[in-house]
Amino acid sequence: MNSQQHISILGSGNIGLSLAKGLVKAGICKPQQISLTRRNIAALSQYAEQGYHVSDNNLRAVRKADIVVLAVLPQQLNKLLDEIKPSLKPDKQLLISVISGVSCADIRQHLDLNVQIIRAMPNTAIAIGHSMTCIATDNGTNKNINLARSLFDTVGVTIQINEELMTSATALCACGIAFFLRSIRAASQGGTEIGFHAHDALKMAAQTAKGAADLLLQLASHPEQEIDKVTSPSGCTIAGLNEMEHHGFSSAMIKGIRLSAEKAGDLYKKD
Ligand SMILES: NC(=O)C1=CN([C@@H]2O[C@H](COP(=O)(O)OP(=O)(O)OC[C@H]3O[C@@H](n4cnc5c(N)ncnc54)[C@H](O)[C@@H]3O)[C@@H](O)[C@H]2O)C=CC1
Ligand SMILES: O=C(O)[C@@H]1CCC=N1
Repeated sequence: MNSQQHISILGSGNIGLSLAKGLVKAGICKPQQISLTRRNIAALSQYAEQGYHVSDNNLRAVRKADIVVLAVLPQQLNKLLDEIKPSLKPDKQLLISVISGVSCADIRQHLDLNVQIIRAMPNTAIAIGHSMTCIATDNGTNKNINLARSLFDTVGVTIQINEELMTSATALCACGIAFFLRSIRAASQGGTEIGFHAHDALKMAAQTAKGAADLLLQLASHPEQEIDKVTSPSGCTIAGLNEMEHHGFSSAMIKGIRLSAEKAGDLYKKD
């Protein structure tokens, strides 16, 4: 993104704001190059103070944008598309949708315009530059794919996938943040039960989870390889791990991810 370009994030809630913060934190653009829209702009007053353009006027935000990010809920999308259609410039703008369960074709069909669309599925760790973002498109040019990639690369790790896999990516990576956070919370509750103050237990559980993830990412090893290094024969790790498995630990995670993926595919009710 160059210093003349403008990005408008329509629907500045959890993920829209995380994206804005991440882009500014990464130095890819200044707050002045980002417009944030939302229905209740009082909730964005601190962003206005930091130099972001804050407004409830989607049409105006779209008019000045080179990149338009759609970040409303799936059920809010059609109304938004109807509203912004008169301001869209299909030849000049790139649309990036982070909306779960809505295909590029769904958006073009509703707009009845041949806009270039990239779908992106980041997660909330984008706010601190650690997102796992999947991107997909059915008509984006290489230039636009590279542009989207370059935006999301600055705020985490990006991979391009086939569009059919976007709902699966939603479950594994976007919902996944909640799944891993709940695991860490549960570990900290266990830690408190065995003697640690709650805040110490949470810090210890979170750092342990980070270490486990980094073992896989930095050593490119397999979880079972690393687990084998922890489980001493007749030891306490295997005793705890097997007890968790008897209670369906892996099965619960797998079934939860499957259900989330199914649900992600059903989020957009076409009218
Ligand atoms: N929260 C997450 O971790 C992730 C969410 N997503 C997707 O991102 C989208 C947004 O999710 P969240 O940020 O969690 O929801 P959210 O409810 O926090 O944010 C949506 C925002 O859009 C605003 N909005 C609704 N209609 C509007 C309109 N016509 N004009 C301007 N603003 C409008 C709402 O006021 C709200 O602030 C969803 O489609 C979700 O599937 C994707 C990846 C991760
Ligand atoms: O729960 C949801 O529907 C959204 C999509 C991915 C994360 N949050």
